[in-house]
Parts: sequence; structure tokens; C-alpha cells
Amino acid sequence: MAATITIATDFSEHASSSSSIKSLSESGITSIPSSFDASKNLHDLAVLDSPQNSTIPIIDFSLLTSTNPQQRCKIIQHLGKACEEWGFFLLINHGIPKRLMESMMEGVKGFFNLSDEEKREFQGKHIFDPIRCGSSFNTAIEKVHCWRDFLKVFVHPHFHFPHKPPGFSDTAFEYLKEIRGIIKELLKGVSESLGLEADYISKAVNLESSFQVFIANLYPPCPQPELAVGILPHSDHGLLTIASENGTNGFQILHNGNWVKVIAPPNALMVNTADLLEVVSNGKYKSNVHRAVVKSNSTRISMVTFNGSSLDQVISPAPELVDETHPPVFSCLTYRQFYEIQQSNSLHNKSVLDRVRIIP
Ligand SMILES: O=C(O)CCC(=O)C(=O)O
Ligand SMILES: [Fe+2]
Repeated sequence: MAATITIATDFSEHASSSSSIKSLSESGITSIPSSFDASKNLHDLAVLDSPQNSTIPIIDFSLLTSTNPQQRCKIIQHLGKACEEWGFFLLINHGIPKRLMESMMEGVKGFFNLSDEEKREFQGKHIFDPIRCGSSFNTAIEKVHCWRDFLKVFVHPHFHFPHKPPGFSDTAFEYLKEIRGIIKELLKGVSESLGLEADYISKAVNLESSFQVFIANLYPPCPQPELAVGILPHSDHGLLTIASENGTNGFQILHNGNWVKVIAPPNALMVNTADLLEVVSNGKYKSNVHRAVVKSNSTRISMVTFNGSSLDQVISPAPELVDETHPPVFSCLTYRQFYEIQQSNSLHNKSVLDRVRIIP
């Protein structure tokens, strides 16, 4: 009979009996508890090392900030094509110092190396608590658990961060400031690629007070990686998500009906278009569906930043992109509503966006 286990949740009533996936993995189990069997959700589509006739787009960030108009025009076209055809691209030459990326990864490792008891201080009780750590996604209601521990922190407009391990918070402050700088430039390029003024999206979403959430994910070695999943297929809730991982290649994106393994060059960032951008672009830039897989012999760590609008900004399709031939595809909502729906349900493809989709 499969073992049963209580895993860490965001809910304090379970706190005393919970343990992390890391502890579960280190306990030496040779099969996963049945609640982690995601095989029904996983083996429906082919997994490709690289898709036929195309490659994952790579955007050179240094060209986006180029003062050469021809160069800029070309990279903006390239960016628009990546958002439209893939909802995903690899970002190179982004300018974040390698040392800062490495210290951030060290901080994440240090955090997950705290004992379950120490981490419990940061467990959080509610989805709007600014610091939360736990396992899977939403253990209170989900049918299938993900093989993942996480730390989730609200870092803008107000910066919160765990005070352990020492120095992690200062490093994160620097790192996330860099990410916001990149987002600002990317959104200029994305606006222009949609035929809008460069500052259109920044203004429409009130970027100066944007809601930014940092997530560190730990996917420990799993005894049955063919049955379990690191994170179930889903799209993200913000405008653009920026992620990096510890070189373990466990991230997959859905493209033309197949899963494509992402093999990122060292130091590249992975960028997903997310649900709010699909709304603003009136369906032109579709949010990307992705998942993380697990392995039996390696620990995967990812650092993910969700970059959205300000929490109470009403988000709707840009009026400039709506006309008789392009009627609005989505109704309006605030990012707060969006975030709340996503975090209080199970992860499932684009289920949050589907709630505000206008069916003609
Ligand atoms: O671990 C990853 O690379 C992806 C995680 C993810 O999709 C998320 O946290 O939303
Ligand atoms: Fe995601």
C-alpha cells in the first residue's frame, strides 16, 4: 500500500504535523505517496528536445536598449514574434551581474536548507500574507500534489523578505531591482511591438507601483520522477514572468500541442508571457502554459519573479487594439482579483484566464 504523508501547507492548523518535500525526499522513500501520482495529467502529449522547424526564440537584451533605430526596430519585431508564436523567450545579455545571480541562488539554497522547524516561521496563513513558504501549490484543495517546496514573497511596491539566511534579503533587494529594470525595458519593447507608444503598458498598469512576487522553488530528487510532477501545467498571473534555474533543465513549455524542453544557455533568463499581458494585448500575446518536471538524481532550484500591474489597477484590453474586427476578448478585472482566484484554486492550465474570457 502507498505511504501517506502530511506535507507542509500554507495553513497553520497543519503546521505542527507538516514536513517539506525536501524532508520527504531525504527520508529515503523508494516510492511516492499516491497523492503525488500525476501520471494521468502528464502523459497525454509528446515531449520534444527541440521542436521541428523552429527553435526557442532568443532575445538579446542589449539590442533592446540600442540607440540604433534599425537595430531596435529589428529586435522589437523579433520580440513581438516570440510573444505571439511562443509566449516564451530566452533573454541573453540582460546585464544582471553573474555574481549577483550566483549569490541569489546561494541564498535560495540556504533558505531551503533551514530546518522545517525554522522555515515554519515563514509559513504564512493567508494568500495575501507577504511571506509564505510551503509545499506543492494549494494543498488544502488540490487532488494531485506537486513535488515542490516553495518560498513566495511580495517584493514590490513594498519589499518583504525572510531574515534568514543572513544576507539573503539584501541580495534579493538588489536582484529584484535589476529584474524590475529589465521588465520596464521589455514592456517598452512589447508595447511598441503591438503598435502602441513605448510607455503605453507601463502607464496602463501603473508600473511604478506594480505588484511583484518572488518565488523560489525547490524540486528535490524524486524516487518516481515518471509519475510525479514538479509543478502542474499552468499559465502565470502577471504580465511577464522572469525565471532562472540551477542548470538542471527541468522546465517545459507547451508549444503547438507538444511539450518542449527548455535548455537555457548559462546565465540566460527565461521569460514567459503571462495572463495580464494576454488581456492587455486583447488575446494577441497568449500566456504560455508551462510545467516543471522532476528527476531521481538531482535537485532542481528555480528563481521566478512575477511582474504585474499595481494590485488594484483594472486591467482590460488596450482600447487601441479593439475595433469592429477585433472585439474585446476579455472582460475587465483587477490584478488583485486575478491573483486571489489563481492562488485559492488548483493549478490547471489557463483556468483563471478562462473565467474572464468573453465567449462570442
Ligand atoms: O520552476 C520553474 O521553472 C517554474 C515554476 C513556475 O512555473 C511557477 O512558479 O509559476
Ligand atoms: Fe509558472
